[in-house]
Amino acid sequence: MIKPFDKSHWHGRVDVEDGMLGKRWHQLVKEFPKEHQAYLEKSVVFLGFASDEGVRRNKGRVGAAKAPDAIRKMLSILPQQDSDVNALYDYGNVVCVGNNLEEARDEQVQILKNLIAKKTYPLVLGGGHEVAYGNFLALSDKYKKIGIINIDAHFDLRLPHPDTNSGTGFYEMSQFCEKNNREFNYMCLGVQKTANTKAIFERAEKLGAHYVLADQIHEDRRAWSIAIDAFVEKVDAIYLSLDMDVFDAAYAPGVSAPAANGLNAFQVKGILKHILGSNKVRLMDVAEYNPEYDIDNRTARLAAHMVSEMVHNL
Ligand SMILES: N=CN[C@@H](CCC(=O)O)C(=O)O
Ligand SMILES: [Mn+2]
Ligand SMILES: [Mn+2]
Repeated sequence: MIKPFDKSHWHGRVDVEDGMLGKRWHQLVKEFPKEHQAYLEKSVVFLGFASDEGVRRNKGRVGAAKAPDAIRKMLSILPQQDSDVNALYDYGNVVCVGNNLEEARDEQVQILKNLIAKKTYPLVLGGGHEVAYGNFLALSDKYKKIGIINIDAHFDLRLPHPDTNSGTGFYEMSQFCEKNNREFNYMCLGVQKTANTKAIFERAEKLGAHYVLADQIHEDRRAWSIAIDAFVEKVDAIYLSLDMDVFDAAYAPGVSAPAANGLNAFQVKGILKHILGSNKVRLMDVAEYNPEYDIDNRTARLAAHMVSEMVHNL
């Protein structure tokens, strides 16, 4: 089900005394013009994916369905910054009704294909990480050689057993690539040894996944920058996914599956900036924020901060 743009999610303080220089995102973000026929180049379009059905199926803590609107609330109050982006639009939410994740995904893919055709940059606000597979499918319609970069404590390479869920998305992408005779170019950054079983590590090896452990990122900045450069060079477009559980649970308590020893905001911003510097990123998402477990909107603020980094480094 599509829940259209709702202006009430974009509100906050207004600093009239500062005129144009006092503007915040809630004064900038506009409803996506669905009837507009021409390209909307260099504009960012937010699409919410209000689902935690994938998390439920993955035996996790539900609540992420409320994340898109909670992130919008924190984005609303961000001050305007200088940017190369022409416009910020909000499409509204795809809502997963009941357990009908597959139907929601179909809607997600159709909308995103259209946004990509209009040359916009979709930025999808999850939802559980079941948001990932639909994002990839939409992008794979236009680009053949996609680099998939997932910043996540988990590989999300689980077998759908029996169904698609929040932990299977990147495995499903590998199967899609195999069926369609495409390379599976997958890189996972921030992986925790304590958050993935041996079975998953083995599968990652078998599928040729590139990965950098959170420990390696803590130890040495160059561990990831060299790996990213080599990875990015061989692809035409990048799908960039940020799972909020890559952050340490102290910074991001509001996630479905918190991780210890996670990254901090500065580390993740450095990684985002580096990837976006390739100019190959075509679609992004933020997944797994779960307002039910947040403390004083700490995780929502962090998610909004990361969205701002994504937008301003495009
Ligand atoms: N999105 C992925 N989530 C993790 C959840 C792990 C957990 O619940 O402990 C995964 O499947 O590996
Ligand atoms: Mn994940
Ligand atoms: Mn994760």
